[in-house]
Amino acid sequence: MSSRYQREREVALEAVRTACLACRNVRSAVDPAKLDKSDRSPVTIADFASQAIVCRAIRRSFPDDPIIAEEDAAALQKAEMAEFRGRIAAEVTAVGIEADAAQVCEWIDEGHATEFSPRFWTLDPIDGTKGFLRGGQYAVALALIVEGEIVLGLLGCPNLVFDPDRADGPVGAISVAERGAGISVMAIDSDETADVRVSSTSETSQLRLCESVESGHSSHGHSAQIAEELGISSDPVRLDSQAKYATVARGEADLYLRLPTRPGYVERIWDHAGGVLVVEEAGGTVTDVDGKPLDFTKGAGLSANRGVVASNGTAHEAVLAAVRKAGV
Ligand SMILES: Nc1ncnc2c1ncn2[C@@H]1O[C@H](COP(=O)(O)O)[C@@H](OP(=O)(O)O)[C@H]1O
Ligand SMILES: [Mg+2]
Ligand SMILES: [Mg+2]
Ligand SMILES: [Mg+2]
Repeated sequence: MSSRYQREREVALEAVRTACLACRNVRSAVDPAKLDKSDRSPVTIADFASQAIVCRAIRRSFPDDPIIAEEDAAALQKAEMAEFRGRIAAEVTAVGIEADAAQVCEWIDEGHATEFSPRFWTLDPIDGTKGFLRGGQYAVALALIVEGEIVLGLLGCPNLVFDPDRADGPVGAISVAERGAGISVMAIDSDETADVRVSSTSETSQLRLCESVESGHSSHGHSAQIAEELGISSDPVRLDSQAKYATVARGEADLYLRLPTRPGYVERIWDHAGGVLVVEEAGGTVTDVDGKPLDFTKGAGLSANRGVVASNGTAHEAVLAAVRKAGV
C-alpha cells in the first residue's frame, strides 16, 4: 500500500533508531544515573538524551509541528546539574550528533507542547523507565497525530527479541505502523524486517494476557478476576512499557490489559499513541475499559477514557464483558 507520510516515516524511524542506540549505551554503563521527578517517578540520562535526539530530528524536518513529549529540561537548568547535563550531551554526541549541554536542553524543550492541535507529534523518550533501570523492557515511543487520528506509530524496543520464534536471535525491534498502510518490524542492528499480525485466538480460555510489571500502573487484582471470568488458567506475562503493544501486534500475546489502580488517574497520550496504531495496523483492536476508542484530542491526557484494553480483535467483546463483570 502506498505511504502518505513517507518523509515523516523516514525521519521518525531514523530518529527512533538513533535514540534506541543512545539508550542502549547508557544502559550498558554501570550506573544509568537517575533523578526523581516531582511525582517521584524516575528519569535518567537516557530519557533526556532520547528526547533530545528525537525532538531535534522532528524540528529540523518539520519546523512547525508541535511535539507533546514527556520530559522537559527545567530540572536540568540548576547549577548543581552541570555534570548531569554534560553527560546527556556526551551520550547524544556518542551517537553521532555533536552537541553541548545548552544545545541538548534546547532540543529537549522542543517537546514542550501540551495542547491539542490539528497536527502534532507525541513522544515518550523512554517508556518504562522503571523497566529500563531494572534491565527489563522499555520503548522509545513516537506517534504523529493528524486531525485527532494517529497516522504514524513507532515503538523502538531495544530489549525485545526481533523474532519471537528465535529466542537466541537478534535483540532489538522497531515496529513502524502507518494508518491504512500496515505495519512492519525492523531489527535495530540490521536490515532485517518482518511482517507481523495479531493472533487469531478466539477461545477466551486460551488467551495469553500481558500486563504491567508495576501493580501501581495497572490493577493486578482486577486482571486476575478478569482472567478467571474468561477461564484463563495461564499466568499473565508481565513486562514493562509499550513492548506489551508490540507483543500483541505480533501475536505473541493476545491481550494487554491496563486497569486503573485509582479513580481519577488520566493516562498520558505518549504512553499509548505509538502502541495503539501498532496493534491496530496488525489487525487488533484497542479501546478503553468501557469499550470507547481512545480520544487523542484532549491534549496530553486521555481525559475522556479510563484504562486500556488492547486485543487481537477477535476476543475483544468477550474481554470487555469480563472487564465489566469484574467491576473495573
Ligand atoms: N498510576 C498510574 N497508572 C497508570 N500508569 C501510570 C501510573 N503512574 C505512572 N504511569 C505510567 O506508566 C508508564 C509505564 O508503564 P508500564 O508499567 O506499562 O511500563 C510510565 O511511563 P514512563 O516509564 O515513561 O514514565 C508512566 O507514565
Ligand atoms: Mg516517566
Ligand atoms: Mg511512559
Ligand atoms: Mg517515559
